[in-house]
Amino acid sequence: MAPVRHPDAPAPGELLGAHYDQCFGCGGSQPHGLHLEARAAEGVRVTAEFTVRPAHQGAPGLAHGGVLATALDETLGSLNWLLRVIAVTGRLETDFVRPVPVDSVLYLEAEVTAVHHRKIYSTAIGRIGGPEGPVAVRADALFIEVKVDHFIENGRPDEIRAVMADPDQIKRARAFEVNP
Ligand SMILES: CCCCCCCC/C=C\CCCCCCCC(=O)SCCNC(=O)CCNC(=O)[C@H](O)C(C)(C)COP(=O)(O)OP(=O)(O)OC[C@H]1O[C@@H](n2cnc3c(N)ncnc32)[C@H](O)[C@@H]1OP(=O)(O)O
Repeated sequence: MAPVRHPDAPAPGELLGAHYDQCFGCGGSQPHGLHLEARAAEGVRVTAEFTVRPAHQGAPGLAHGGVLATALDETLGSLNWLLRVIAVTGRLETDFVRPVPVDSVLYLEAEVTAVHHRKIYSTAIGRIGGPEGPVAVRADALFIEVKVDHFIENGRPDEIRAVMADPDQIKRARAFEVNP
């Protein structure tokens, strides 16, 4: 089935914000994290930007492929916020098309292409040198819808307690990507 944008999804252009401040992909409290910022776009699409830092190197002066895969995974994961579905990555297939130097900005675009029961199919592309620049990375992903219990049953109790103790109800809800 074609994906359906949730009626309460953030408006196109709106920043989605971090879903969890300790998230390696988007959290503000991870010093070496990607600090990726995703924005809602039209339909079930997002755009995102990630600046490659020296802490993200694999080879001298070049981004590590696993870090680039993380940027793709995070961008693709943020799409589920537009569906208002809690989902985790089941499969992520990545093409590394050209090397990405330190200090470059990776301009990402992602969209959900189909939904089948709990399965959410999506695709992403990352460019360097500008939003219209050459393609550096691509990915196709399958996310699987889960219940909030997935995190409660599998997460470490200390971190779960810390999130639940946060007086900010929106932050608490977003850590589990639950519709507040
Ligand atoms: C205090 C702490 C607070 C923390 C809060 C954090 C909350 C974060 C909130 C939200 C995240 C948003 C973050 C976005 C960015 C990051 C995204 C990530 O990196 S997520 C992490 C990496 N991923 C995993 O850790 C999944 C590990 N895997 C699993 O847990 C299971 O395998 C799971 C849930 C994916 C599926 O297990 P089943 O038992 O529920 O379901 P089955 O029956 O196996 O699969 C359902 C359907 O999906 C297909 N499927 C499953 N895995 C597949 C695969 N790898 N390839 C192809 N198909 C697959 C199956 O064939 C089946 O299909 P058929 O219904 O039969 O048609």
